[in-house]
Amino acid sequence: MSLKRKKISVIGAGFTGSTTAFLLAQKELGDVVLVDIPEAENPTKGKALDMWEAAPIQGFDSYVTGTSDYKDTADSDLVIITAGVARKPGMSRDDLVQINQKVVKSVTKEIMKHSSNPTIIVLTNPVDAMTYVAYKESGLPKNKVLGQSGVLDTARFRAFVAEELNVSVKDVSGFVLGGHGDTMVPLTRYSYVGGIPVETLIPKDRLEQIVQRTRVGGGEIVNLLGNGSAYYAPAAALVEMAEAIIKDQRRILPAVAYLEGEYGFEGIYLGVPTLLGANGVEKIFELDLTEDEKAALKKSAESVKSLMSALN
Ligand SMILES: NC(=O)C1=CN([C@@H]2O[C@H](COP(=O)(O)OP(=O)(O)OC[C@H]3O[C@@H](n4cnc5c(N)ncnc54)[C@H](O)[C@@H]3O)[C@@H](O)[C@H]2O)C=CC1
Ligand SMILES: CC(=O)C(=O)O
Repeated sequence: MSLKRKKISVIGAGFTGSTTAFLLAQKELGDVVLVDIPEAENPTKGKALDMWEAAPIQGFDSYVTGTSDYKDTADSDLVIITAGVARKPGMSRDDLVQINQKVVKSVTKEIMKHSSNPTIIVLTNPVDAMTYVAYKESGLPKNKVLGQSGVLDTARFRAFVAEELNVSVKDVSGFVLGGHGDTMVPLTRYSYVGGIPVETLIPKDRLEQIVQRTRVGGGEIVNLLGNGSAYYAPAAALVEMAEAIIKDQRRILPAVAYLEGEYGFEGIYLGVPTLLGANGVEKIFELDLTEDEKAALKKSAESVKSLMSALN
């Protein structure tokens, strides 16, 4: 019996989009369609062909194609939106809202003309507000539209903790809540190293420095690169979420999800712990928070709300 292969469309063939497409193909999560604007059609086709030519060497059977025609995305199971502008030094994610909302709206409209029930994962920044734009434009149920921030932010925290303690990253777990901005809320109280609370392993002031580095982790890379923003870790984060959904893994991962009362917020997208499976966001977990954590999350939600109020 042969199973139908999944189809994954990646919109935006820039740094994050093309890296994501290659990782998806390497993991054989489905056939991958890489999409960019008509002016970039040849480079998009070229990148896709280059990836496909790696298939015999890497031994993957996922087919990768490049296009600017949304007809080629027809019947996608999963769509990943990376299209838009990335941060330059001195720019905040929030500066991107005006430019990127037009992009996300238009690509979502095109996607929905050709796929009736895809799951959409948004990466484009400011991701909390852009996920809301995709949700509204798509008309899909809230569980089918989500955004990526927490897997990346948590990975950064985990990497810094592993480095600090000189232990394997595999043994470090964590949770970053809130918006994908400098107000994000890394929850050290829910972070463990091999089951041992991280707060008992790293002195408070040092842990606070790690938390702060996590909060500005995106900016650290922007400053080092000089002409763009992070893409290897963001692509890896997208692929972890995609795998959870495509394979119905029922992973518990942070995602930008639509809140209707959870954590006391109504009608906004925010980073929270979720259960990711075949139906997208299958559940939102509400953690017990201290008063300080609640206040930090509220501040983060306020910053997302102020971005949302800038949407047309
Ligand atoms: N949420 C997160 O954790 C992260 C978010 N990002 C965001 O993802 C976005 C993409 O970042 P990069 O890939 O580094 O940027 P990039 O500039 O390398 O790629 C963006 C691509 O989008 C394409 N594009 C623009 N308008 C389009 C349209 N209407 N239709 C199709 N394609 C279109 C561009 O031609 C370009 O190829 C940025 O907004 C960035 O801030 C990036 C990393 C992490
Ligand atoms: C680009 C971005 O949002 C990040 O690296 O966190």
